Amino acid sequence: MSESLLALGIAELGLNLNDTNIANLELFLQEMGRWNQVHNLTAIEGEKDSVRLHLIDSIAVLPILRQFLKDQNPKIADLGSGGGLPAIPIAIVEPEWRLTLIEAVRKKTAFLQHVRGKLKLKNIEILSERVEDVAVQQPGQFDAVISRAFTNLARFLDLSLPFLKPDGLVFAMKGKRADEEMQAVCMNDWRLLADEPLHIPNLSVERRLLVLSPMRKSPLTS
Ligand SMILES: C[S@@+](CC[C@H](N)C(=O)[O-])C[C@H]1O[C@@H](n2cnc3c(N)ncnc32)[C@H](O)[C@@H]1O
Repeated sequence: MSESLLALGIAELGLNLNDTNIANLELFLQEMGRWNQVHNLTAIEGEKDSVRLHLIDSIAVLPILRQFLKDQNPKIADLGSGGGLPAIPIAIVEPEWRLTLIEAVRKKTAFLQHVRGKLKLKNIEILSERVEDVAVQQPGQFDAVISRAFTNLARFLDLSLPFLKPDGLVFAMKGKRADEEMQAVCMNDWRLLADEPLHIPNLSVERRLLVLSPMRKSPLTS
């Protein structure tokens, strides 16, 4: 069931995944399901919904990330990773990319460490800390910052800025409230490079990926 759904979603997204990618995505889902029963990692129950909403949602951003990230091995921070979305699926499909997962809740980072070991993911770093604290420790080191269901757009942009290299980008995974949230962003400070609709196979919920770059440099790197 899960395999065919996953294959269906992937085929429609036009991503070229190999057998190892698919096996690891399946394994990640399985582990998430197992831990969810005990620790309530995510709010969404049921295999069908988790395939669609969590995993496919997370890899649907890949074609746009590939288009905008020029570095062969970009360093990307995922703020408020929770159970590893979108960072783990991205790290599985793009083993040359370096993902830093920042999550304050320890039971969630314990799960992420478990997944890292189980899937032998060498390209992820897991920080069990608050985003605000990591920003001070690692300023200006990331090609991109991404998040899913983390916070509102204006706050996400404020929190992302210190992480970015001078030409760094922010990728905000948003739903239908994106327009409302955009109103609260000072567009003197940010340039909207793209606002891409994401088609999630078999799911009618609106999803969008906003790509933004800062007009000013981070106060921590200037
Ligand atoms: C709604 S969950 C989303 C998780 C995941 N990105 C997803 O899409 O399933 C938001 C996560 O952000 C974490 N979080 C919120 N504020 C944070 C902060 N200041 N620093 C680190 N993590 C934070 C929470 O603990 C929670 O796991």
